Amino acid sequence: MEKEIQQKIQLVVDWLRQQVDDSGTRGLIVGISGGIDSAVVANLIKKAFPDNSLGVILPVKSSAKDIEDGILVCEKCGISHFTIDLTLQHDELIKKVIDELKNENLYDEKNLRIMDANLRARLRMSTLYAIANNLNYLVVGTDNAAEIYTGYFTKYGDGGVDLLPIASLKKQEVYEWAKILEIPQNILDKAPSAGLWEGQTDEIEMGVTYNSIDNYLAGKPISQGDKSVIERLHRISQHKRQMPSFPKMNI
Ligand SMILES: Nc1ncnc2c1ncn2[C@@H]1O[C@H](COP(=O)(O)OP(=O)(O)OC[C@H]2O[C@@H]([n+]3cccc(C(=O)O)c3)[C@H](O)[C@@H]2O)[C@@H](O)[C@H]1O
Ligand SMILES: Nc1ncnc2c1ncn2[C@@H]1O[C@H](COP(=O)(O)OP(=O)(O)OP(=O)(O)O)[C@@H](O)[C@H]1O
Ligand SMILES: [Mg+2]
Repeated sequence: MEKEIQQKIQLVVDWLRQQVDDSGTRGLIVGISGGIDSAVVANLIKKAFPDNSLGVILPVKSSAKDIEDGILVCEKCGISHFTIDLTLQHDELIKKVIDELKNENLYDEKNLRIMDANLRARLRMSTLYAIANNLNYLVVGTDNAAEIYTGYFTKYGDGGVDLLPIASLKKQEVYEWAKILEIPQNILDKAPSAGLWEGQTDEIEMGVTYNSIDNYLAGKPISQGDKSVIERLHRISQHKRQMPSFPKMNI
């Protein structure tokens, strides 16, 4: 099992090198949250490009623990890293948007939380691309198979990336790779969270466990209730997995 995973890791590392070569870029960048998905990706890009890989910690009102864990992940695998705190920029932009919507009598308070959350993810994406443009790097995403299938990501936020090296891995496989990559145990022990609001966890928000999604993706039996939840999430997020629609015209 361990040997098999090592071989798969090597395949992905080679694939990353090939993608950079083919694109005429010089290296790879990833956002580091202190969670397991970005920890695995940080290790993969560091293996692919020991001198041309970068982890960026981008707090937006993030907990001190998550920031500390992000730094720990980077130090453990030796990847170059720095922190850019986006809290002020996020708060200023959201205030401007809310003020203007209020001025126009358009503001809907009940959508504040999701608007605030997705703006965090999109500010991170913009920041990573600004750095990538400057360094001539590709932006690497961290979405796994369960997140992609259910659409559990922000469109053009954490979903706005150039490469998805762990997109074929079920969440359980992400844990298996993390162990082989010797990612610190406390990162493995944390409940998966987008960290977009206080107390948020992926499984509570999705209404289904990663275990169930993994089983569904593997074609194993799961409860009818879980199946309905997963299929609904997949259906309503179809637009996130494709290019924007456009009218077909002969011009
Ligand atoms: N049918 C359709 N065709 C084309 N576009 C459609 C559409 N329906 C909505 N849209 C567009 O998509 C937007 C909604 O999508 P989006 O903006 O992504 O927003 P939405 O899917 O509502 O929210 C993102 C979800 O991903 C979660 N998330 C985000 C970031 C990271 C993580 C994590 O695991 O770390 C999780 C977050 O907690 C939340 O549950 C709409 O505002 C609209 O612009
Ligand atoms: N504070 C942050 N700084 C930099 N990047 C972030 C931050 N928060 C989220 N991201 C980026 O968004 C991605 C999506 O977050 P997600 O929560 O799905 O992954 P994770 O935190 O790495 O893993 P998990 O939460 O499942 O343990 C992260 O992997 C990371 O690349
Ligand atoms: Mg997370």
